[in-house]
Amino acid sequence: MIFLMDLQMMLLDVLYFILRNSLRAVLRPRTKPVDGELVLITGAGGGLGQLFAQEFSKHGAEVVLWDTNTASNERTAALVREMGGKAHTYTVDVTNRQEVYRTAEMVREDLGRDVTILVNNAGVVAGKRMLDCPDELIERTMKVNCHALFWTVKAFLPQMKANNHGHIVTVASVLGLFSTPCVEDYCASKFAAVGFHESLAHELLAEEVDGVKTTLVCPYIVDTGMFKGCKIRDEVEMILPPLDPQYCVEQAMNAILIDQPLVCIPRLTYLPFLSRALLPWESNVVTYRFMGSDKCMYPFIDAMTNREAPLPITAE
Ligand SMILES: NC(=O)C1=CN([C@@H]2O[C@H](COP(=O)(O)OP(=O)(O)OC[C@H]3O[C@@H](n4cnc5c(N)ncnc54)[C@H](OP(=O)(O)O)[C@@H]3O)[C@@H](O)[C@H]2O)C=CC1
Ligand SMILES: CC1=C(/C=C/C(C)=C/C=C/C(C)=C/C=O)C(C)(C)CCC1
Repeated sequence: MIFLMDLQMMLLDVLYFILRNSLRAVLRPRTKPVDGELVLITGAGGGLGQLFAQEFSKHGAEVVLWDTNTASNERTAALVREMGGKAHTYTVDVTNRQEVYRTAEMVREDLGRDVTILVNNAGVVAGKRMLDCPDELIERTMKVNCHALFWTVKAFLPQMKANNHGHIVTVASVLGLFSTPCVEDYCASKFAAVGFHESLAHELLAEEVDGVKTTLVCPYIVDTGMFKGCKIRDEVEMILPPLDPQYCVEQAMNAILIDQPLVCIPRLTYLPFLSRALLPWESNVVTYRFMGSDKCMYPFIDAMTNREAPLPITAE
């Protein structure tokens, strides 16, 4: 009897959330205020990180900027300060867990308060065919895009849980939901990031920590230069062009401010995500071939190969 009542309740809840989320796609739900929040952004010197810092600052939040690249991190801080915002910079390699824990403690001491929103945005890609790629570059992608999520969340989640207030944002990728050829390191790390994020979100819900929210951000190609050269078939690219970084961050911010658990940007990319799950493997293969995504990374890899200096490899 109890089982049947639970089943009925669960089915009603399922219907309720389908309806609510369909309505949300049309009507704009109320956004939460983030003024006064302390937002930590990793990879804050990069294309999306810099825009996240500016957007959060526009909404009245104080930002803590982490990046390995001191110069670009300082540029982001200068932009935030020019807008009248408050920014604090730290040079941190997020793959180094001792450095992450140490700097997290330093942030707490320097600012005298806890980080309330964590945006895990730092990311890298090897940009080489797997068989030509030095093992260290593959490891680096896994460490930055996946392992670092554990270290930063372990550093900041305990206070969020203790205060029952916070938000964990993971900037993954559509390549964490479906894949393209020739970026095995990146896809593996982003699929792992999606798995990490979802498991964490379920854990918080199972423990009824309802004040700590989670948002998984999965963008398609963004024009920041990270995937410069990546190209699908012209006719398809007309309906699915690379995203403007500002548009991408605005969409991600909308999702964060309404506590949306997952956002794919643009919405059209929910389709390949669904087709991967629903269609036979071979059907997806012919679709990819038709749309030019089977070879979309070739020009990107050629461009990366022609770049002069290899990216630095950090050892822990
Ligand atoms: N651009 C795209 O097409 C897409 C990007 N994404 C994801 O969005 C996020 C941001 O990407 P985007 O802004 O384009 O990339 P960028 O390369 O412009 O920015 C990434 C930033 O992260 C920093 N970083 C790299 N490694 C570390 C590290 N170990 N510790 C701290 N900081 C580090 C980089 O520093 P440095 O300058 O020294 O390398 C850089 O400033 C990434 O997670 C990416 O995977 C998702 C979908 C599409
Ligand atoms: C696979 C696939 C596509 C191409 C996707 C591409 C090219 C994604 C690139 C994403 C990047 C570079 C993300 C970075 O994080 C289409 C044409 C959408 C539809 C068919 C399936």
